[in-house]
Amino acid sequence: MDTYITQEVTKERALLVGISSLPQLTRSVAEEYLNELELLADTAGAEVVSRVIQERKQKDPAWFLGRGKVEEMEHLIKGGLIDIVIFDDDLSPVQARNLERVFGCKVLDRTELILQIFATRAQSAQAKMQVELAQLEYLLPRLTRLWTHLSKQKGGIGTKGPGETQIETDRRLVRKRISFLKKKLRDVALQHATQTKERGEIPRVALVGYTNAGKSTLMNRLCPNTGAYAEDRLFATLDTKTRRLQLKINKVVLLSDTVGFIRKLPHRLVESFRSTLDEVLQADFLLHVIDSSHEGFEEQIRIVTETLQEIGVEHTNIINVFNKVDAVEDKEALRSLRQKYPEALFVSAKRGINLGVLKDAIGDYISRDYRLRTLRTHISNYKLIGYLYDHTEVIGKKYVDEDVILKYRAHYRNLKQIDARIAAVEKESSHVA
Ligand SMILES: Nc1nc2c(ncn2[C@@H]2O[C@H](COP(=O)(O)OP(=O)(O)OP(=O)(O)O)[C@@H](O)[C@H]2O)c(=O)[nH]1
Ligand SMILES: [Mg+2]
Repeated sequence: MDTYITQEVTKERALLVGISSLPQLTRSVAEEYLNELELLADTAGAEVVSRVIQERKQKDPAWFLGRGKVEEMEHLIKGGLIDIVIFDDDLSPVQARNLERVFGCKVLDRTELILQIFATRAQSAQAKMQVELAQLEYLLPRLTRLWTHLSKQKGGIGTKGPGETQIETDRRLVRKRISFLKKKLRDVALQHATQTKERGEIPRVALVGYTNAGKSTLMNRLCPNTGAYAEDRLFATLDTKTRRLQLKINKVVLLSDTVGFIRKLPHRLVESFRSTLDEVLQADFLLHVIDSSHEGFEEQIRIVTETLQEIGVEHTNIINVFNKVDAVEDKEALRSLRQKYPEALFVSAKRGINLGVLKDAIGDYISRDYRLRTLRTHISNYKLIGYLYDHTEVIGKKYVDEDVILKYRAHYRNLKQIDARIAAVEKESSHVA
């Protein structure tokens, strides 16, 4: 009985808030989004006790919701039932500050919640730095809001008043830390690039997909002894794990498990996880793992595709793997799915269904003479870009911020040499920078 009570007390009670806006964002879609937000809240350790969905065409610049709704919620919160309010959409710094003041409790938006989950789940030094960077960049424009809390607590003790000067100092410190982390992460990425290049000719395959699709389970099945962490939670995996996968005698690939994607994955987070996701860019091809038992799987496919585009990966070298077929009850739906995606594979990682077929498909892919690769580099890295144009067949080019992403084709026999040259040029240019 006692333990029961303790648990009740320690879990924060959360109220979830979403908006529906016709015609596209129907109430049932908004409900589905809140289901996912509830999973996120649960992963973060909160207990969802209530939900609010308001129909609204426009977001109020000061309150996000309508003033009447805010007052209604205020009563609910002040009734003592709610410790934290979580919005499915991003709040502006002003909206968050206003709502916190009225509600008198913590107010988070989806981005903050995801950042918090990442922060508690990060294991490696690299993942920790990546999350901290994303958090600080999120925090920077919101420092005033944080400061309101601090000044209340401190009650004006000390010589420096809680005015603009203190905020300026904080901003400077945060900026300094941001550039420190960026530099550190660049160093790690470089080291990592050199290491992966040394793996030479072995083809690389990366598992990508929506969070909870079953990537780690598949990895564990294909490469026993991996010990990849699989769980019915969102973002179980944050660090890339790479293992050798023996297909047949003389046929080996390196298989990597990666962080899952989600709807509205904060852009900053994608950016700062770039070095982890490098594994995805470096891969010869990708296995896109899809949870075919999830009702929103089509949207999940779209979101993964968009996120991949954001980090610079194109479609052509992707094999769709529909997982969890054991959990699909509607066999007719499964049949039409096979028709719609004739190239895709249908497996169950958990029950070990069709994994032989999957391995054969990987084998077929790597037997092709040419490999598709992607490389991301700074636009000023002329030497590297020129090298790729001279020695490989560049078939795609895209600009993202100050980087260029080149997609190229090369004979597999030349890959070792190309990789070594890329590593050497990258090393040279980083010394200059
Ligand atoms: N029924 C069924 N469940 C599966 C299958 N594959 C994985 N699962 C379950 O789905 C849940 C998520 O699996 P994970 O392997 O952690 O998923 P993930 O894609 O690595 O998730 P993240 O690391 O969070 O991105 C776990 O509870 C698995 O047991 C499958 O083929 N069938
Ligand atoms: Mg995982």
